[in-house]
Amino acid sequence: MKEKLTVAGIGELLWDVFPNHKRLGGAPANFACHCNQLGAEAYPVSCVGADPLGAGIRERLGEMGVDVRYVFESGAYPTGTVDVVLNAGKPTYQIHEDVAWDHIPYSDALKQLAEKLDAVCFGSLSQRSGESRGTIHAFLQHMPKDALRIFDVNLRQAFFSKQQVGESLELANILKLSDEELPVLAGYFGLEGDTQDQLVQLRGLFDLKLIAYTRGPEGSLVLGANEVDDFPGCEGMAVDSVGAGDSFTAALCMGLLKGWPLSKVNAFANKVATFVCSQKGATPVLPGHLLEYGEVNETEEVS
Ligand SMILES: OC[C@H]1O[C@](O)(CO)[C@@H](O)[C@@H]1O
Repeated sequence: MKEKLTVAGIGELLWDVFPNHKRLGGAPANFACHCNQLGAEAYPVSCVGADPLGAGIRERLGEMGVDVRYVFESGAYPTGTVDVVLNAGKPTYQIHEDVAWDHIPYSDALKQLAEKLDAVCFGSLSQRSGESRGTIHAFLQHMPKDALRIFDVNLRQAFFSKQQVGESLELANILKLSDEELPVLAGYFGLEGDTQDQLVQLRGLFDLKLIAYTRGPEGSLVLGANEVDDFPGCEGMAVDSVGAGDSFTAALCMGLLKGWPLSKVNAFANKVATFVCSQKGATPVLPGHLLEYGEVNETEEVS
């Protein structure tokens, strides 16, 4: 294994604006922040405005030790913001349009980054605009064949369509989706039967290596090539579930890249996401026991 795993999250990077405060957000950026904490060289790839909110995002990422060299700046569009309201810890989002992350520019620098990646995470929201969609597709096409291309569906408001989800699934080799998202995909692609039947059909249709299906506090089902692992969930208080799914995807990605068995990857991803739910904001500092998870006896456990 390389000394440091290299990963990127490409797409929206924004401020989640709560009634009394704002926090860093955007699913792919949250993913990158968590992978960074979990030991990867992790890059958010996005665009902010040439405004104080954009400067604030770079500053916040810097404080978290995240490299901002692929956070581009737009002179023409403002930094993205999302109004978030929490109801019993569950968010609803009002996502503002035509902002800087709708205009992520493609460049040689991005091509070179893509070529050296071990994994990427992308979603559907930032593909609402043609410019960022084009950049994301080009980026994915330049990644090494065996790298992980994780599509975290992340359906938000009405910013998705069958065509876009289908194209993304064609470009991905790993899918992460939630129990709220599966029915939408089942409708799009005519999936039938129980949950596992539907996931198996989806995997076959798009030739996916692995699907992670999350059920909030009820844990998750991970369907690998020859193996299924069902984790029942962890006990924990849900203070704010914003970004929990993004942290799940980051932990999943890191576990897979380290070659852990599926059951260990699934348990780890649940523990990280449960911790994130117990804290405010999408990118809290992870405690030591999660950062060191899997270091002990790792050689014994990896088959
Ligand atoms: O990415 C869209 C929205 O989803 C989140 O990433 C949480 O998953 C928020 O931080 C953001 O506002």
